[in-house]
Amino acid sequence: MNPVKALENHGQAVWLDFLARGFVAKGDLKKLIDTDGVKGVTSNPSIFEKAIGSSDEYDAPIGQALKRGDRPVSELFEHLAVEDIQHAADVLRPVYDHLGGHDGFVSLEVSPYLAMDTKATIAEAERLWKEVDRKNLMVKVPATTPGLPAIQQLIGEGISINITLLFSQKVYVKVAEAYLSGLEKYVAEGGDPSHIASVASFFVSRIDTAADKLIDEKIAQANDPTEKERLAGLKGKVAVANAKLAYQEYKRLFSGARWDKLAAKGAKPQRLLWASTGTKNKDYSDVLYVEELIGPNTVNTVPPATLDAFRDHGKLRDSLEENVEDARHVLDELEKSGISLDAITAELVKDGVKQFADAADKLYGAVAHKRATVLSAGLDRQQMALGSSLGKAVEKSTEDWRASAKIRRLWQHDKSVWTGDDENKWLGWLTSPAAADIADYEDFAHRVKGQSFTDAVVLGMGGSSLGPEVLAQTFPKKAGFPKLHVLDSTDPAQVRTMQASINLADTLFIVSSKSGGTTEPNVMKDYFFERVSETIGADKAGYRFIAVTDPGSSLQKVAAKQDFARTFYGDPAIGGRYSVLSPFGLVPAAAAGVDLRTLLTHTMAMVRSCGPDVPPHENPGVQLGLAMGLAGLEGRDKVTILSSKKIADFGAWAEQLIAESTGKDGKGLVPIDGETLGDAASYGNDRFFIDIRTEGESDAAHDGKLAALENAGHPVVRIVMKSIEHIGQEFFRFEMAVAVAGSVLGINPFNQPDVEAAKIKTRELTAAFEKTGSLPKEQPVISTDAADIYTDEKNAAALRQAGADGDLDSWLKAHLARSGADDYVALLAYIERNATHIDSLQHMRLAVRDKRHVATCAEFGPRFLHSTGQAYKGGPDSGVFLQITADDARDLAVPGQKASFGIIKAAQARGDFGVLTERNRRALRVHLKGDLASGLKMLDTAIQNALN
Ligand SMILES: O=P(O)(O)OC[C@H]1O[C@](O)(CO)[C@@H](O)[C@@H]1O
Ligand SMILES: O=C[C@H](O)[C@H](O)COP(=O)(O)O
Repeated sequence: MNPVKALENHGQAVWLDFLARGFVAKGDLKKLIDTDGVKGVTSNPSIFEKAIGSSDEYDAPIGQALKRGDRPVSELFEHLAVEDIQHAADVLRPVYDHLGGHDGFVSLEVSPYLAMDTKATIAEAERLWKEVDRKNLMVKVPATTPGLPAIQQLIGEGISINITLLFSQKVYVKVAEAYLSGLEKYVAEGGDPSHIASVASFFVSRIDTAADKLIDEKIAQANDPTEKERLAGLKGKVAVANAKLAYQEYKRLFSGARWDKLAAKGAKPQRLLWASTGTKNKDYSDVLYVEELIGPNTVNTVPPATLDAFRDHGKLRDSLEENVEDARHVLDELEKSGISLDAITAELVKDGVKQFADAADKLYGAVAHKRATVLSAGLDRQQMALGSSLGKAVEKSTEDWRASAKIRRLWQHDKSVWTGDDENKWLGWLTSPAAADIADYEDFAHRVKGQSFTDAVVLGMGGSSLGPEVLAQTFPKKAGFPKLHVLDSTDPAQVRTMQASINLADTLFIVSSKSGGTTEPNVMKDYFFERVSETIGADKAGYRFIAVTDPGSSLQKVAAKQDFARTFYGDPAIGGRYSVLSPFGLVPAAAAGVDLRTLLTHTMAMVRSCGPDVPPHENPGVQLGLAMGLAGLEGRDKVTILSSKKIADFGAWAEQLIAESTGKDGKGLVPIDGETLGDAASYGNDRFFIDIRTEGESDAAHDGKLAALENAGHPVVRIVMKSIEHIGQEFFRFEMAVAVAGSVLGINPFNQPDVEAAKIKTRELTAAFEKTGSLPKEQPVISTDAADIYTDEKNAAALRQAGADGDLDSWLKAHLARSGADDYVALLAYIERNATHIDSLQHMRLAVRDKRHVATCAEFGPRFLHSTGQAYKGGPDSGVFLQITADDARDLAVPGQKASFGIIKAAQARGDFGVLTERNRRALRVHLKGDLASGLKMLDTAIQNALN
């Protein structure tokens, strides 16, 4: 008789420790059932990893599953696994029926990631039990300390459990106890236990592998040949001895009054199952762990190779109860040799959890890769050319992140991923796209459309304005919906320009502020509320306003008082710069008629790609973040963003995210936005380039330069968006990347400690103005007809020493000459942000870049205060700042207060400058007098002179 089949004559069931889709589908499992009498199947994460990761037989099923809808990688895997397990269970069902439910089981393991979490293990086991929905299923739960109560609970719920990762006799007793108490509870509640089955998977070969290693070490240390021989005699014996003694415990535990009571109700004993019975040491018989453990009421689950070997040359005998005393002796001898079996088994549990988690990482990586391939038409592409040193660093960190489960911990809100400060309180952005109430936004959009507004204006700063601005600039105006504008300035001219470009009677104002306490949105609201009141009547003005704010803010109260048409609430667990995929970005988008259902559907694909179940090497957000963070640590801290025409404004949003999140504690990344691409010679070795465009946009000259940069050894990341509707994917990718980069840099990416300092100074200045009617006097270092120059004493002394004297050119020359390798020069202009002024600043900055080979920033105040301002003050001390202020041709009053827009802007510039100099930054302020256009021209000439 076939030796495998003959095992049943000894009361032992053979199960197969293997599963794969084709194997079941092609009838191979059925064959083994018929010819070998196989009575069950076990799976584990390594088995699925081999099946799915190393073959293409799951490609088509993955494709089919995704056709029915994208889903997280873990769900995708589970879908495949559940199908496989159901197929196997169906093939085994006749065995189960034939044996009256005593055998014919198939086992599916809960995620190894949950091995230390009782609650999560219970929840997952319950879910799998329901999903597989087969009587002959066993859910595998590990015999870890947190696993034990889960086992008891699940048995008590009538779920059949296979206890895995069981190595020690002592733990086995606890496992049996959990089973018995679970059954007792089930029976006490009136349940019929006859349908509950359980096996305790006692691992065998891994014990020998671990014990033999320690025995070999002892042999090497021993001098006495008889001692060496005694030790050698223990090799390959410990695992079987341990298993034999466990069986003796089984006999004790499943007999006697307690058990008889349960048995009388129809309960089945929890059989011992010999697991890990494939021989690992080639010196041992390939059927060792089958031949030595044959006995009644047991199971042996064997890998295919062991099954074949036993069929070929296995010898049968009732071995399990043979020489039990010898088994005890082997373990005594081991203990006497100074080797603790308890220590070995404790280590094996830990190691077993890790091995299965490693396998799951590989498995999820493989599934993630296949998912991304199937979805490639809908997922933005990211390609990184990092060069060898940064590339290696990223590879190493990728493995560190995987091994320490950081992406899962990040999603679990574990603040130790960062500095352990309060990062856990700021992670609402992870789930905000999924939580968006699309129907409500659609209803809102419908109402906006119904009111035939011509314009919609967002009044907000930083996170409350930059996301909406990207949307306003990226999406063309939608017929029937208002044109979306954003106002984020206190510059009087800019406020006037906005007023002139809209139709006050038909404009919807979206007042956006998370805190509600930010000066700019409040004064902008006061101004336009008054204008609208004048235009359509004070009683109706409120209906033209909506608020977007966090619950409980002062803006919420004002909105209620002034009868705003609606207030949308933000999530206080999301910081401003992370809020674009929450009401702060989505309300303006809805108002402008952007198809949010499509936008969010596309976004969710990236959210899933960056999910907790996508290991770091397949996770685009983690990859970008590691590259950015590690580049920063290597001194390539100028993240240079090159956005194509169609998404030209994206960099303005990314700037705030990167700068405000990372630039603090003297560390961080400095975003460089809007610099047109130059030749490789224009750049120092402090750059990290990110090129972002939509598919189909190409510019040969730009691409040539980019390739040259890559060839010159600069890291270049290329992101190709599928379409503008995929912008949400980039918002999320960058949010994740910056969170990851923050971890690498060792900072809290969710606070902005240095912005507050400038706000305080500004408040002091405006308070003084409200009291006295003027801002405190200040003394320029020089004054010419065209400009006054200001700085603090320290900067002035240094610049004078470097040759600054009586004219602007000399001050500029001395100041710009202070920028050296790895520095950046930032032009901070408190003037209207319009195309002409953007062009003038661009002209100046590019001249500085090309002459001094430094990175440059061209920013407008007060807008940048809520964006890059944090990094300028709190980030690395590599900035050389040229603040540009000017006389306002015409000021503009703010209703209800003395300080006008012009005064507020002046106070903001001075507050900002004060903090820069307080922090010992290299800063100079040029105040242009008279006509601004001529002033800027003059400054441009002075800068060109200074550079020559
Ligand atoms: O939405 P709020 O509270 O008005 O804040 C606007 C911006 O100001 C900042 O707090 C910086 O001052 C940013 O982080 C934020 O996006
Ligand atoms: O239930 C089965 C176990 O997961 C399996 O037998 C472990 O075997 P291994 O030690 O060969 O990995």
